[in-house]
Amino acid sequence: MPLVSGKVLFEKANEYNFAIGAFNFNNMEFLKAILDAAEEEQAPVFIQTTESAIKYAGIEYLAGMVHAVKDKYSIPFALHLDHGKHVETILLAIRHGYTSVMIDYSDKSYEENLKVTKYVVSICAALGISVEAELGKLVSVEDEVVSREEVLVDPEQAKEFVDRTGIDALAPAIGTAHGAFKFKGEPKLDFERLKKVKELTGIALVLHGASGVYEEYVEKINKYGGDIKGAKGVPDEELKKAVELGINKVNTDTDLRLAFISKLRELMALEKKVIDPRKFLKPAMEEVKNIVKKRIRLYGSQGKAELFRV
Ligand SMILES: O=C(CO)COP(=O)(O)O
Ligand SMILES: O=C[C@H](O)COP(=O)(O)O
Ligand SMILES: [Zn+2]
Ligand SMILES: [Zn+2]
Repeated sequence: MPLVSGKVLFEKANEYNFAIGAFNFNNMEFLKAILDAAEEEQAPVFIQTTESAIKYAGIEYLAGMVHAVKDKYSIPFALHLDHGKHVETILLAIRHGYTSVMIDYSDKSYEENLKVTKYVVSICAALGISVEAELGKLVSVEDEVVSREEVLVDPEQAKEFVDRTGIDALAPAIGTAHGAFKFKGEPKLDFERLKKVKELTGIALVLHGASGVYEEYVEKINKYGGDIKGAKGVPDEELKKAVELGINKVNTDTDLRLAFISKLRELMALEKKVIDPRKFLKPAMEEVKNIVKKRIRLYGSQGKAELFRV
C-alpha cells in the first residue's frame, strides 16, 4: 500500500476505537526499524519527523528515503510533520510529499493558535493532507507552580477550536511531557479531562509525551556509562486507559532513543575491538524494532492494516 493521507488513519482509528503508533525518526536505522516492525505487526503507522530532525538530516534525505522504500511495504502509513512550529516548514513538508502535518502554535496565544491553524487547514484540506494541532502545554503539572487549569487543555475551548479550525486531530495536554523525565512523583494523567474533550469534540485525539521509559533500558544505560537516573514515563496501564478513552495516535520518540542508545552503550563497552559501525548499529536497530512492535501491540493496532484494504 502506498503512503496514505493521515486523514484515512485518523478516521479509521477514531471509528474503531484504537490508537495508531506514531514514531519519530532522524535516520535510516530508525525509519527501517519502524516500518519493518509495523509491517510484521500488520499495523498502520505514522512515521514522523520534527523540525530538528529536518535540520539534522535535511528533508531531502528524510522524505527521499521514505519515497524510495514505500512500495516495499503492504501496510498503510503516513509521513507526518511532528510539531511544525512554522508555516514555512508546513509548506516545505507538503512540497516533499508529507501526507500529514502538525501545526503547533500551542505556546502562542489561543487566538493566534486558532488563526494560524485555520490557515494551515485551508491549505491542507485542498491537498487531502491531514492537520493535527495542539491545545494546552505539555508540562508535567506536578512540578509547575502554575495550576492544572492554566496548562492543561480546556475541554470547552477544545470544542470551539475544533469547530472553528476544521482540524483532523487534536493533541490535548492532559499531563504528559516530552522526554525521559516526565514525572517526579506518581504519573498522573487527567483522564476526566480527556473524556470530556472526546465527548465534546468527537474528533481523533493524539497523545504526545507518551513514552513508557522502561526500566530495562534506563538500567542498561546507567550500567554502561550513561546517567539518566530518575527517568520516568507513562506506565502501560495508563496508556491503555488513555486509548480506551479516545486517544487515536500515540507519539513515541524517547522509548526508541532509549532502546537504541542502551544497546549501543552496551556493545561499545563490551566490544572493544570492533570498528565496523554496522556491528553496533544493526543490533541497536533490532532493539528499536522490538520496542516499536511492543508499543504497537499495546495500542491495539496490530493486525489493523486489514481495515484499510477494502
Ligand atoms: O510526543 C512526542 C513526539 O511528538 C514524543 O514523546 P516522548 O518523548 O514521550 O517519546
Ligand atoms: O517532540 C518530539 C520529540 O521527542 C523531540 O524531538 P526532536 O529532538 O527531534 O525535536
Ligand atoms: Zn507542542
Ligand atoms: Zn510531541
